[in-house]
Amino acid sequence: MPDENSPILITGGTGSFGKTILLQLLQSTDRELRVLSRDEEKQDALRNQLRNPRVRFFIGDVRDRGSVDRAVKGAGAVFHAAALKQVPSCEFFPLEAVRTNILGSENVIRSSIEHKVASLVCLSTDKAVHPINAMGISKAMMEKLAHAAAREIGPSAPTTVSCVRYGNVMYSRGSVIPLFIKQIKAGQPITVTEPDMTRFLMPLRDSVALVRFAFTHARQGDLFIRKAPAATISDLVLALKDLFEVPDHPVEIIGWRHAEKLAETLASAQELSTAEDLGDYWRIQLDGRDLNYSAYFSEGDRMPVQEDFHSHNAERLDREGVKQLLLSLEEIRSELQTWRN
Ligand SMILES: O=c1ccn([C@@H]2O[C@H](COP(=O)(O)OP(=O)(O)O[C@H]3O[C@H](CO)[C@H](O)[C@H](O)[C@H]3O)[C@@H](O)[C@H]2O)c(=O)[nH]1
Repeated sequence: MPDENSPILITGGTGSFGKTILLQLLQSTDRELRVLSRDEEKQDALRNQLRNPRVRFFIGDVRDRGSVDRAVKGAGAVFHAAALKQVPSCEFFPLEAVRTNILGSENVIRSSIEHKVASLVCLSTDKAVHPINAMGISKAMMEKLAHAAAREIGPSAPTTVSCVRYGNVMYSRGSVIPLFIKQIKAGQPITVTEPDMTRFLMPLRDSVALVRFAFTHARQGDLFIRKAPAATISDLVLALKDLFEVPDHPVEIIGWRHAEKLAETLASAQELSTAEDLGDYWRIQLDGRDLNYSAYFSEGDRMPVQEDFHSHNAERLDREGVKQLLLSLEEIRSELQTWRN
């Protein structure tokens, strides 16, 4: 059975999240670190960047159980970050989201349980709450698979299965902040879908901290949510225009994309009614009841009704607040430096 010095596996380890947690873990532990991902070019780039024998690379795909097993075998912890995460692409190819985010996640969950991995943390998104797009639906199903497995193996199993859920990661690959910066730099209009749309804004460092918190504190089937502030797209644009000192840069309203929401929800009212408030985080415990609900209906309490926690009622960052948060990111500071020179 793996012990606490056993390797740590990161699925999707060459992505923005994977790389950041990998670099942190290289500093903070002596454990072997494993990366499972599909793209040999990205792995090669990371291998050359790190040149560290403590990092082992596995080419494979979470869709393929054999390749998952090879990477999981002997590991003591697994961070499951591999996913199709772009809303538009999942919308056009929903079966691909099923294959990677649902069936692939089931492979990672089952393999971790069979190989007695001590802690498995699955990364989810706010789009999994009241989902309306294929990406969110597939992530909601991943959460369901994790919960079902946790319920099945019970609290004393060698493996603890947990999930974390967070909102938009600022400056992540393919997201709107790098796009807006590219448009400013190229002198092209900033393309805004809907100025009043709100999103939770989270620096990558906070999402990594959340995963590490879950790794240390999870009980069987827990879901952890990081409380985060939100902003409108219009304030995000104004903040970027201020920072890049382009007050008159043109903005073009392009309209909503496929299957977008005006606001995102990080925690539903039902979840909040049983949540444990841990300061920066909420812990949503597994609903451990079995399929026989009769005892609950005759003996259980009525759920207190609360509001969802969504990006319209969360702490709202104004233009100045967004600016300060943007400035706290090294990537933004370096973008500004090159822009000014
Ligand atoms: O040209 C554009 C593109 C996007 N937006 C808006 O900017 C916001 C953020 O868009 P992103 O594409 O950056 O992010 P999404 O909210 O669509 O989804 C993102 O956040 C998710 C978490 O909620 C997942 O991480 C997902 O992978 C990632 O794409 C949205 O309101 C969107 O409508 C624009 O105004 N103009």
